[in-house]
Amino acid sequence: MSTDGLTVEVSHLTKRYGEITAVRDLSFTVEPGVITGFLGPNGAGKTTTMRMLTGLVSPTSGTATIGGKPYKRLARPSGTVGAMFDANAFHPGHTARDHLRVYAAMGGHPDSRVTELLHQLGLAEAADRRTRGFSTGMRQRLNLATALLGDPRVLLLDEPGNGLDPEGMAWLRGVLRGLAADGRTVLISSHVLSEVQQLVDDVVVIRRGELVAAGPWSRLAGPPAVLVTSPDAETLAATLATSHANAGTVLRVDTVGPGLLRVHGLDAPGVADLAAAHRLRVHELVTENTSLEQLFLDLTTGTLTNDRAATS
Ligand SMILES: Nc1ncnc2c1ncn2[C@@H]1O[C@H](COP(=O)(O)OP(=O)(O)OP(=O)(O)O)[C@@H](O)[C@H]1O
Repeated sequence: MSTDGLTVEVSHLTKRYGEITAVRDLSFTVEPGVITGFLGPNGAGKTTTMRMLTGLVSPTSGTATIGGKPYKRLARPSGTVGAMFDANAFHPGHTARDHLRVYAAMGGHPDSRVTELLHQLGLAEAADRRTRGFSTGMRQRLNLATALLGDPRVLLLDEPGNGLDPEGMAWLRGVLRGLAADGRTVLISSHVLSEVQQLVDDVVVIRRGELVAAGPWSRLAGPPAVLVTSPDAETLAATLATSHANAGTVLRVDTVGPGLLRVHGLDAPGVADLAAAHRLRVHELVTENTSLEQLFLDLTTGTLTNDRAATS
């Protein structure tokens, strides 16, 4: 891993458009060497924040810095930060190669980089086709290639997974993993949690321009719980407790209602196997959302109350 990782820092950032406060007193950091998901429902303020990080929008107050400096004060902005905003911002008559050449010239990057990226991002065969016929997946690849022209240490990608099929997502995961493993700082926004959950190490969640949660995915997501419906619930609870006490593992069983248990610390197959071994009846097993999934569901359905919100 390279040692020249750059931290992205947003500190007390606010952006107002007249009556609308798009971003409100927002603070978080994005570390190098990992992929950070920037999550929030539509209109939460993700794009506005990323635009402030790239100097495209001026903050009303607060700061947005890259390696300690605002974008406009970086010595080589396009060689330090690669950003991608709109997957459709191509001249329809340009080929992929034309498009990259224009941006390479603007950023002062060599033409050889264009050929290199066309290969690296799987666009070599489509290089001389006009972008008007490009699929969403090809557009996302071309956008990422554009962001990578200056071989930047920091990548700010707005909805890079938007419109990708599972194969495209797997490809994106591989590319971003490689970039992060090389010590780069990778921030990707999304309004769909499930889209990025296999992709990100850390998350920053915002709603209505404000921070809701931030930290490593593993800590925020928490282990899933299993909801068990059983006419033998009482015996099953006691059996689960005894067997795990004997095995020395941590397990918690809560009685939710008559015939209904919530088990923490054992997955659904584990509960089913144990019940079968003791000839106890199980009518239903449901793996519950992780706390992050539940939090995001509450955010998008607007049922979040302040005391449910957790920030680190
Ligand atoms: N130039 C602008 N003028 C006025 N209001 C704006 C402007 N840009 C953004 N907004 C408003 O600021 C809020 C945040 O928008 P933003 O695009 O940053 O959200 P987002 O999280 O990126 O949403 P999405 O997932 O839909 O892209 C929205 O209410 C939006 O309408």
